[in-house]
Amino acid sequence: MQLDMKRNQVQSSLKKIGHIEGIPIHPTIGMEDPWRYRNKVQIPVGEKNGELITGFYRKQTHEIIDDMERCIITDEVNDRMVDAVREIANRLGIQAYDEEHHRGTLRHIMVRSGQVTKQTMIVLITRTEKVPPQLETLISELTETYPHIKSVVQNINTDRTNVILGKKTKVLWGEEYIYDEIGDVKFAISAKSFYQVNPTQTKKLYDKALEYADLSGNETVIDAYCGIGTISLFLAQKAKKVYGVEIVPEAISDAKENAKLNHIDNVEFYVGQAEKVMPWWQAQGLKPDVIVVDPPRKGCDEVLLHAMLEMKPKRIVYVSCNPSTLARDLRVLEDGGYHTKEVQPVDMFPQTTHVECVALIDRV
Ligand SMILES: C[S@@+](CC[C@H](N)C(=O)[O-])C[C@H]1O[C@@H](n2cnc3c(N)ncnc32)[C@H](O)[C@@H]1O
Repeated sequence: MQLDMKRNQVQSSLKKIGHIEGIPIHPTIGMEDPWRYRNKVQIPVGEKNGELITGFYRKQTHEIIDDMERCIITDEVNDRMVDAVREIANRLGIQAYDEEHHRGTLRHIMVRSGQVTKQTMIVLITRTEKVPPQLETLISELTETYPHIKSVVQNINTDRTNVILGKKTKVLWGEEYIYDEIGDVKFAISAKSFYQVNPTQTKKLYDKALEYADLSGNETVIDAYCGIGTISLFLAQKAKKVYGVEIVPEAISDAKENAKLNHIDNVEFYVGQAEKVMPWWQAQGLKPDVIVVDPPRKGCDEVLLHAMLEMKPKRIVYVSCNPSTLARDLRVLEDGGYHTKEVQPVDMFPQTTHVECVALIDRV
C-alpha cells in the first residue's frame, strides 16, 4: 500500500504542479525487508532528573522522548551506539546541552555505519570547542569496547539554532572517514558529507539513473549536486568524461578521494553553487551530452534550469527526493523544449511519507 501511495503522490504532483500527464510512472521499486535500513542517526541529548537522556523530539516540540529505546528504521548498531555513548557520558558526568540557557556540552550524537564494511563513525556535536577532560575516557571506553568504531569526530556548533551540525569538525580519534560500498564502487564518507541513508535502495536508484543516462562511452556528462561523487563515479565507468559540482567543500574532497580509491580518472569535481558553476561551464563552451541533477528537497535553482536548457544536452536525468519541486522544475524544462519520458519512483525511505524518483527527460 505504501508503494502505491508513493506512486500516486508522484503522479498527482506531476499533474497538479507540473501539468504533466499521460507519461509512464512506473510502480515504486520497494525494499525486500523495509526495516532497519537507515545508516545514520542524529539524536538530541538532554537531561532529566540529573541523568542524560537521548531520543527524538516529540512532534512540534523540543521535548525529548526519553523512553525511546529503539528506532526500527535505523541500523541496529546505530541504536546501540547512541545508548553506549549516553551511558558512558552519563557515568562520567558529561553535561548535556541546555537549549534554554545555551549552556552545557553535548548537543547531539550522530552515528553513521557502513552497510557493507560495518565501520562506524561517532560524531559528538558540542556547544564549545573546548571539551571536558572526561571526553578522552569516553572515547577510549567506546573504542576499546566496540572495535567496529573507526572514527570519533567532534563537531562544534556554537549557535542557538535548530541546525544540527556546526561549521567546524575535528577528528578526535581514528580516521577522518569511514568507508562503504555501493555495487562495486567504494566510498570514503566524512562527518559532514551527504551520503544516501539507504544503500540497498540507492543501488537500485543509481542503476536506474545509469540506465536512463544510456551511456556508450563517448559522452560528456555533468553531475550537478554531486555530493561525495556517488552518481558521478557510477556514470564515469560508462562515460568519456564526468564533471561534478557540489556546494560543500568537504564533500568535494571526499569525491576526489573516492575517485582515487576506485582508480577512476575521467572525473573532475568542483566546489561551488551549481547555479553559478553551470552557467560558467556553459560560457566556457562545455557541451554535455547528458546532465544528471540530484538537488536537495527545494529542487533546482531556476538559473541552473535555464543553463541546462542553453546547454542543450540530449538527455537530462533528474533524481529527486521531493515530487513537488520535481514537478515544478519539469514544467520549466518542458516549456524550454524538453519532454518528460518516464518516471521511476524508488522507496528510499520505507515507513515514511517520503519518496525518491528518477525522471528521464529528452530533447523534443
Ligand atoms: C540529495 S543530495 C545528492 C548527493 C549525491 N548526488 C548523492 O546521491 O549522494 C544533494 C546535494 O546537493 C548539495 N547542494 C545543495 N545546494 C547546492 C547548490 N546550490 N549547488 C551545489 N550543490 C548543492 C548538498 O550539499 C548535497 O550534497
